Amino acid sequence: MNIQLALDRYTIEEAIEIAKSTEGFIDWIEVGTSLIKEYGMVSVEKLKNAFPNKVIVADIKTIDNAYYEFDMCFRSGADVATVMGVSPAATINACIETAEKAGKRVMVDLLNTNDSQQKELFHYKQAIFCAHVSKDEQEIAGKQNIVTEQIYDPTVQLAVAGGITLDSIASFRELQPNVVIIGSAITKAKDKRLAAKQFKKVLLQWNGERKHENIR
Ligand SMILES: O=C([C@H](O)CO)[C@H](O)[C@H](O)COP(=O)(O)O
Repeated sequence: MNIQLALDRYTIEEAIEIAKSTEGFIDWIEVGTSLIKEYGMVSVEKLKNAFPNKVIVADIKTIDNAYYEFDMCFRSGADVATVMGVSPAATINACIETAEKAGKRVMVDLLNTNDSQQKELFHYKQAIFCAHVSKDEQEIAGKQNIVTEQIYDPTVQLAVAGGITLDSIASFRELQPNVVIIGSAITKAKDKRLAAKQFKKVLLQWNGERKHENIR
């Protein structure tokens, strides 16, 4: 299980600084949507240059123009790029194709997808699926990340995201996702290094509890 540190609403320099202070306890680094929108691909390039050995996720949240956007992310050093699951099938296919050509990976954001859309999407076994509760749903509607039955498909590579804290992470214990995406609970913590260390401790304990290996 990997910790993906989500870096949002910072300057590139601040983002690098935060990632450096938590480096020993995080596995993947997400160049957040806000960084990409504010600074463009330079944010992806700079994060990859600063952390060449980490998996860099460009959270571009593509919904159209997939060949162009995914190619741009991968050329800038991203190892994984994100596409919205609500996109047309043509867009998802273009993302998968572009990633395969580049030897990179796709994360499909399941935000606002229904059960039947998820069922269709889960045919893409090479993709990672992110069960995501958005900032607005958290802040405006008070929604929390809830694990649905369907998400328990053991053949699916899974990530979880959206307001995950040291208190709420326990709800994912049984699910054992491949990637746990954490933003504010680390980036806004007084002691970011300690917060990252505490999350890592939980995931290491879960790894020890695994009874059998699956593709996750
Ligand atoms: O994807 C994200 C969100 O849509 C903002 O762009 C965040 O990376 C994700 O939600 C993790 O951040 P926290 O919710 O602060 O943990």
